Formats: sequence, C-alpha cells, structure tokens
Amino acid sequence: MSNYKTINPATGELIREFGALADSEVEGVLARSGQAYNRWRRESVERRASVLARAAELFEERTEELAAVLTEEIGKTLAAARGEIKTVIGIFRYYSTTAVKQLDGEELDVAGPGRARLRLDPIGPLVGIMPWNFPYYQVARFAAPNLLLGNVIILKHASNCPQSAVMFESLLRDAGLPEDAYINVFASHDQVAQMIADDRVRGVSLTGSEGAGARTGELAGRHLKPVVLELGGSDPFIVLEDADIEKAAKDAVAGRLVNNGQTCTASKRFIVVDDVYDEFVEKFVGGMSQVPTGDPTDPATVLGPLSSESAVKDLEEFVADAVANGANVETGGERLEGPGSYYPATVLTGVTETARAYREELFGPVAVVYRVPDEQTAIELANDSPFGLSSSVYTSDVDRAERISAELEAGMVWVNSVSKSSAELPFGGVKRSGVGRELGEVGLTQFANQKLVRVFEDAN
Ligand SMILES: O=CCCC(=O)O
Repeated sequence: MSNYKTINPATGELIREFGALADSEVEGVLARSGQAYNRWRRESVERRASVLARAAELFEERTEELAAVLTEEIGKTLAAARGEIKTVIGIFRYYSTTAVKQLDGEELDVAGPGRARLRLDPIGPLVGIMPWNFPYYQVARFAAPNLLLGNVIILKHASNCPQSAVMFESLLRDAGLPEDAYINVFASHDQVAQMIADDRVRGVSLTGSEGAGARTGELAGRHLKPVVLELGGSDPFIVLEDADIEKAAKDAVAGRLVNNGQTCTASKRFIVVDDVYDEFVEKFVGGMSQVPTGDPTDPATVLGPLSSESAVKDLEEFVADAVANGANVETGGERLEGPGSYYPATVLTGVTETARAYREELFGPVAVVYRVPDEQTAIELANDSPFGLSSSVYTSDVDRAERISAELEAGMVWVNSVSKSSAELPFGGVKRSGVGRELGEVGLTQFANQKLVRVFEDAN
C-alpha cells in the first residue's frame, strides 16, 4: 500500500487505500504516453474538441457522484463541491468551443513579400502535479487546453484525493479520450522527478506549495522543460473609505472561507483604512462568528472541516505565534472539540511584522485585519508580501480602483468582488505565487509550440 488514501476529514475514518506505482512501471508509463502522443496529436481538432465537449456533459451528468467523493475525501461542503464541478464544466465547454478558433493560429504582418502565420502546435507528453484543494478543477484547467492542443498528460495527484484522481481519469476515458492520452499515476516524488528528467516529457505544470514549486521548477530548469507553477497566495482585500462596507464585510466572510478557507486565491489580508476600520471589523467579525460550521454534507453548513489533522495543527501554530507576537483574536482561535479536523472561522487583529502570519500563507479560515491611515499605505502593505496572486479593492470610485490596480503586485485584481475563477479569465500570479498563466486564451499557449510558418508563394 502507498500513502495514497482517502481519510474522511469530518470523521478521521480511513475509507480506502490505493497501491503505489512500482519503480519498474515508470518506463512503461513514459513509453505509453509517448506512443499516445503520436496518435493524439494527429487526431483532427474536431475530434479532440468533441472529447472535451463529451467530458463536460459527463461532469454534468455525474455531478452528484463526483461531488460526494470531494466531500468524503477533503471535507469540501457539498454545495462547494457542486460549484467546483460547475467550473470544470465551464472549462471543458470553453476549450471545446470558444478556444478552438485559436488553434488556427494568427496571420502576422510581414515586411516584404509572402505571408507568415504563427501556428499553435503541441509539444508532447506533459507531467501534471496537482493539489487536493480543488481535485477536479485544478486538473481541468491544465488538462482541457492541453488535450485540445494535442498534448498528452501524465498526472500525479495529491495523496489525499486518490478517488477523485481515478474518477477524473475514467471520466475522460468514458468521454472518448484514447487510452494513455491521460495517465493517472500514484507516483512518489522520486518517480515524478525521473519522469520530468526523461526526454519524452516536454513540460511540467504544478499547482501546490511554494516549496514544491521551487523544487519542480529547479528540476524542470535543469532539463530545459517549460513550466507553469501556480503556488501560494496571501491575497490582500483593500477596503477604502468610499466602499459599501456592508457588502465588503459580507464578501470578506465569503472570500476568506471559500473552500473551507483552503484556497490560494482566498482573501487573507484585510487592509482597511482608518475611517471605516471599526465599522468593517464589527461587521466582519459578526459575520465570521456566525458562520454555520460542521458536517460538510449538511446543506446548511458553510464551513466544513479542514482537509487533514496536519492542516489544523498548522493553523494552531500560526495563531499561537501571532498571539505571542502581539495579535488579538477577535473570534475563533481554537480548534473545535470532537472528532474531525475542524477549525473555526477566526479573525486576528494587531498582527505584527514579526509574526509568521504577516508573511506566510494561512491555508484555512483565519483572517488577518490591518488598520491603515490611507490608500497609499494600503497599497504598500498589500505589496509587502512575498506573494502576488489575486487581490480585491473595494471602493465606489471605479477610476480610483483602476489606478490602484496598476500599483498592485498581483496577477489578478478584482474590484468590488472577491476572486472568482472562470474558464475565459487568465489565472496566475507574480513573485512567489508562480510562473505562467492558466485558463483563457493564454492557457492554450503555455505548452504550445508557437511555430512560425513563413510562406513565399513564388518558388523562384
Ligand atoms: O486554490 C487555488 C485555485 C482557486 C481559484 O481558482 O481561485
């Protein structure tokens, strides 16, 4: 047996274990993937798009079954699980329809006679390393554009969502994807490193922690392979004096608690100007302290368990460290008694620069609120982070927000809204939040051979 297992975080019960890939099987995976690439890339675009379209239909038909597995494996509320699957359907639909025209390539303006075109061709088998927090969506945003392009995939999923990993693979097969064009592997880190080093693998995409991203990026660099790295975030949520505070506080609760707080793009640092600080904090703390918490299968639940016991321990350490460094706990702050990995919605104020919570990512339902004198200080504090993924700005002056968005060191800025991913919108960060972009048109180019074809009609 391997460390690939489902442990229900709502109860602590071990549900199912899966066998690991043997070292002797790695070569077979690489060979099969290489052969599948040679066939898949020669299929017509229509055929590749039709497989994606069918995958979207199957995600729709199987929503309840697929959602139940997410809830069992990682404690996602059923409502959130259905929401994740809806996003996945959108991604498969987008890449099977709107994005297809991009494959025609772009006619370029040329100096001199003849013409030139930039084609988008596939590059080969890709390794994907994906996390447990959105087991279908994170895979979909990598797999859908690349399968459309003609690339094939070897996918190593997180060890705590093996059932979701298997279901994703078999759904693609049922949608008509040829065998081996997508291979799920319950592989070790060493085996994945061996795959990345192999000449047949042409690129690597990882969504995960900063540490995993740095190791994977280093390995890919050593072997000159392109990478997409989607890493952590400590997203700022700026509230200015002209914002609708009622809405901002409501959005702040939703933005911090999305996916039980375990989302790279969740709002994490709430930066509020002095004039409206007290009003915002009162409303925000009120909202966080009343969040229905508990059984993720109960439709009334908003905050379910964290994905694992170690996730709870991490948060306990962050909060203890913040308090030791001078922070106040406005609500929450102690794990919930009883079985399951439950941590309450928590708000910290007075977090100092010496606390880990000031710089590191809090991957759970803990919010940090800062008081700042003005807009400029808010921007400086927002940028005083190693991360630069998403961000939010709340103000009734949209021109002001556009100006602030130019100042923010973030890959995404949402005005009067929290971050909400969608198939057509490019996703990604700067600084230690990662490299590259996914989704939208740009998502199709990350592992494409953007090939120049220069044509002179006159052969003489
Ligand atoms: O956890 C990261 C992905 C969530 C999102 O797409 O906003």
